[in-house]
Amino acid sequence: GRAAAVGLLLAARAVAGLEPISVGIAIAAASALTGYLSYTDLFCRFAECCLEEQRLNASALKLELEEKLFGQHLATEVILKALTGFKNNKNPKKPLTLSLHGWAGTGKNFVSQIVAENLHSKGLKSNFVHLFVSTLHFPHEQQIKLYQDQLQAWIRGNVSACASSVFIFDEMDKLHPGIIDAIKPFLDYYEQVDGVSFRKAIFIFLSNAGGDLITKIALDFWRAGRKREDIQLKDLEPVLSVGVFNNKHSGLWHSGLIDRNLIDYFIPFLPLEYRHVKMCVRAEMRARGSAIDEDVVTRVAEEMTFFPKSEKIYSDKGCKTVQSRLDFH
Ligand SMILES: Nc1ncnc2c1ncn2[C@@H]1O[C@H](COP(=O)(O)OP(=O)(O)OP(=O)(O)O)[C@@H](O)[C@H]1O
Repeated sequence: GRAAAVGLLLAARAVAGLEPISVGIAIAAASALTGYLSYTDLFCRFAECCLEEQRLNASALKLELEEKLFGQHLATEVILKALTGFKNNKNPKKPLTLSLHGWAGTGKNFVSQIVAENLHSKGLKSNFVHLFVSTLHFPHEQQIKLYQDQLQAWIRGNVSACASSVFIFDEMDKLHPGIIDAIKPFLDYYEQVDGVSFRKAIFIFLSNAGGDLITKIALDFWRAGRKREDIQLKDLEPVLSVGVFNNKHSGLWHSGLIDRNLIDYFIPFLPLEYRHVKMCVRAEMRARGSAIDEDVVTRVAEEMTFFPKSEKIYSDKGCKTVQSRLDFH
């Protein structure tokens, strides 16, 4: 009892001081003393561990997406399929690469966060999840060479420390093709690159590329009186392939990622309607612990701007400004 408590205290102090050796000793001591927790169990309770063989809880992910992600039946379906397939495969031939496309504020970052949390419980705060934002991390065109070297070293270092590392690239359409070139070798079907295998890593690319085309198709459905939920992947694929995949101005095309088949799944995000914005407002109220006031919900949703001019169906910014708007009500 007491000795174990001292051991635990020591372990906690060592972890706080970030001294790996004393953490190890203290935890080994604590686990020997307590006798019922394994070293790994205890260690991983204090320090984050990369659990490579950890299975994905597919039903939990499904539930979370269905509950929290509004109006994105296609994204939900494809993400579930991609992740369960990949995580169930003991021997993937290449890392998983997902490319998320859609209008602003439709949930691309939001989904990436959910996916990250389901793979490493600390989500974006995990040491094994890395988020890059083009304009933030790679702002200067003159520095591309430096960024390339740093990024490659960073990816290599992190994947050798944790094979199931997750890398998210936001604003992919603003990413210099040179940077995409730098990550390309990691996405390919190599057994190893410089002694490191990248086959268990996951790369997620976010972009607005194709958002206008996805919106057009959704609008065509709406105008034809068809249900949004009836839109299928095959309705979007041909249009996206012309607009994004064969668009010579798009960074994705320039980099040859597409014609080399390095992207496993293209995931479309549909523009959000008035009713989805309302759902976002309610979700935000719930998250803040306040009671749902339908008058406020309506007022916040009505403050948003909708397009196209004639029908005003889709929110310009998706659910993006909902949180800050709610502060004013
Ligand atoms: N489909 C959705 N379901 C539930 N919440 C959403 C959805 N879309 C957006 N939100 C809410 O709005 C916020 C902003 O969305 P998010 O950052 O995911 O947009 P995005 O698609 O990445 O936009 P951008 O292309 O501008 O980066 C999210 O944090 C989330 O709270």
